Amino acid sequence: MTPFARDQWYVIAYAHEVGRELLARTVLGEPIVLYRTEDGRAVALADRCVHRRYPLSESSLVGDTVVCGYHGFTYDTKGACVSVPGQTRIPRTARVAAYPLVEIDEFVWVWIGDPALADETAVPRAEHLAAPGWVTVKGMEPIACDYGLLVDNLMDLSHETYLHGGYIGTPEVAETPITTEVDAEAGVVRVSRHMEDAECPPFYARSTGIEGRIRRHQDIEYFAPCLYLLHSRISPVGRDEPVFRTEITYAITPSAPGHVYDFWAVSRDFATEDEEVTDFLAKFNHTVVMQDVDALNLLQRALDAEPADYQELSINIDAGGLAARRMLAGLAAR
Ligand SMILES: NC(=O)c1ccc[n+]([C@@H]2O[C@H](COP(=O)([O-])OP(=O)(O)OC[C@H]3O[C@@H](n4cnc5c(N)ncnc54)[C@H](O)[C@@H]3O)[C@@H](O)[C@H]2O)c1
Ligand SMILES: O=C(O)c1ccc(O)c(O)c1
Ligand code: FES
Ligand SMILES: [Fe+2]
Repeated sequence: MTPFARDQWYVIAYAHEVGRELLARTVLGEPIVLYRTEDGRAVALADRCVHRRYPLSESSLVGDTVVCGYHGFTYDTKGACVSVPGQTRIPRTARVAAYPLVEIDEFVWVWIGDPALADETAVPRAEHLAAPGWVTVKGMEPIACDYGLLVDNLMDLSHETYLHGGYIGTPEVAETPITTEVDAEAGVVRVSRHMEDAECPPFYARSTGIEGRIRRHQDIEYFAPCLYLLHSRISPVGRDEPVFRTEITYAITPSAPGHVYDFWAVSRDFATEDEEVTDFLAKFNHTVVMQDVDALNLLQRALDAEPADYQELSINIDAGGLAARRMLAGLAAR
């Protein structure tokens, strides 16, 4: 199993998912309940009542407090218990953890680890998700696999040719070598694949309107452990203009051992008023994501049926994934 890296920021939800209904998510094995205060601030508390461990997400939101659905212990936004039934004295230890939280770029990030170490300026950015001039389609799929399998999947896009043929894959993706760069200090792995003359897959033909072959550059930046950006640049072969810029964002959030949240988004700064393109990308990318979800669910079941000491065989295409695994192992060991 890929080890969990604590003392890190993780995406727990999209901003639009957090409102006046209690939302339950589990991150690195920690059950968390999310809600928004009456004045709009997002709050993340441990999702287990201190009394008998009832899930607070099955409780009521009253004003800015959560009233446990079992016996009524009441918690404020800092997780402190402000009322218990049948007595006025509130035990000193009656509190649940409140998670450091940052809401930025339409993502809600929580800090998993020692709250004293949470540095809000260390949250990696995905500005295109909320920047003017960009339009985004997005979603989230839970997958029943080790989160390392999703990291591998995204760091090695050669699988597009085989798993996503007729969608985003073409022969050139698997054929073209990659370059890999590791910035250990910043905690970033970069993988680039620059195709100078490639078939245009339906994902780009139908969104950009290009009819012939394309220059297609894939520049990946993985901000370990959670944020993955694919800067995709497309132009017709033989012309340097226009360059169609698509930013493909994934947040890879380990939920529990063998479970991961796959947050996905596709942002573009062209044809932004064209709702047909927006609908097309939303549906088409969902299909692409489900191809990965099905493959990773299947892969995990295959791995579960094997002895743990299987020696994998790696080749050049795996350089990015292997670098990412080393970085995750380093973060987890710290
Ligand atoms: N590691 C790399 O090789 C690499 C290369 C480019 C960008 N990046 C990263 O991507 C991010 C986005 O950068 P930006 O928005 O400033 O860059 P941008 O939108 O100006 O794109 C620059 C890149 O787009 C590609 N490109 C340029 N003309 C093209 C064309 N006609 N057809 C297809 N592709 C073309 C090239 O790879 C170029 O390096 C940055 O964070 C940067 O660090 C990394
Ligand atoms: O390689 C790409 O262009 C591409 C497009 C859409 C995706 O969802 C993706 O994972 C990759
Ligand atoms: S379990 Fe929550 S009040 Fe008893
Ligand atoms: Fe994929």
